Amino acid sequence: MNILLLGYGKMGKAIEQIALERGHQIAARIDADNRADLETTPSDAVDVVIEFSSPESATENIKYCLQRGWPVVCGTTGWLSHRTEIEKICQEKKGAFFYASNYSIGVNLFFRLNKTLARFMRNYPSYQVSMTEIHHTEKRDAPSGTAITLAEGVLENLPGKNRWVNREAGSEGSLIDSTDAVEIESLREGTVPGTHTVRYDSEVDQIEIKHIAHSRQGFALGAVVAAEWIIGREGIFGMDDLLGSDQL
Ligand SMILES: NC(=O)C1=CN([C@@H]2O[C@H](COP(=O)(O)OP(=O)(O)OC[C@H]3O[C@@H](n4cnc5c(N)ncnc54)[C@H](OP(=O)(O)O)[C@@H]3O)[C@@H](O)[C@H]2O)C=CC1
Ligand SMILES: O=C(O)C1=N[C@H](C(=O)O)C[C@H](O)C1
Repeated sequence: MNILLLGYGKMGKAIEQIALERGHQIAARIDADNRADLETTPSDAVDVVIEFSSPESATENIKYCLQRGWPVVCGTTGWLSHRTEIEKICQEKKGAFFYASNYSIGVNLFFRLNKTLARFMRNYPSYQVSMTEIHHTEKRDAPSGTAITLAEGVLENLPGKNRWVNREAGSEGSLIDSTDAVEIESLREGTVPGTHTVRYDSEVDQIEIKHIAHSRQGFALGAVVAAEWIIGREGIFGMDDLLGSDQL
């Protein structure tokens, strides 16, 4: 298939490598400095767009591609306040849109484990849930999209938790002023690809689950597989559609 890479940074390059290994072609590599080339890219030269750009640019990029009739696989985080708008355009255009805050199989297993653990902890109110995400220092958004998905998994499954709050690196103490919040601590360190921890603390002990990405390979492979999968489909999709709930 012919893939248009929209955003050609760390992820765009990792995706290119895996796409080529799997026998695909790159129709165009679009970055901030050649964004105008999108306009001159022929519609039929592109089978699918893989969008990993920035929180500020993703919404306009996705809109543009859906208007052109291109299926879009998006991994950019930090733009989801515009999600309803994007879904409306996708429906109007009878297009195809795939979003995941994290494309790695391991993290999607971890999402499932997180929900199960939250359900299990319903009966143990002496434990206070919190999360930490660690990423490289170039990351622009906080908390990470993955941490938000994890927090949503807890909110859906642990009665009494109604919202999440973020504590960015450098801020002191806890932000939690009531027990209805899940605190997410965001740390930025070196070149860390992505580490997520969910913990339940009591007076006497701690239960912790952790996912550590060793590289960007898992994210990139998942995005290419999603791009292969979305071709010929119409609608709005996520990792559960791709993996099938039984396979997780
Ligand atoms: N869902 C998932 O599994 C994963 C999601 N991500 C997310 O993907 C996004 C990208 O991550 P990453 O590759 O590490 O970031 P990088 O900063 O390395 O790359 C982003 C690229 O997008 C380019 N860009 C900026 N504005 C535009 C625009 N208007 N049109 C096209 N390209 C543009 C940047 O260009 P320039 O440098 O010139 O500004 C840059 O090359 C982030 O939101 C990150 O959180 C990351 C890993 C996994
Ligand atoms: O910016 C990153 O690097 C990553 N972003 C995603 C997120 O915000 O969750 C996924 C992964 O953790 C890497």
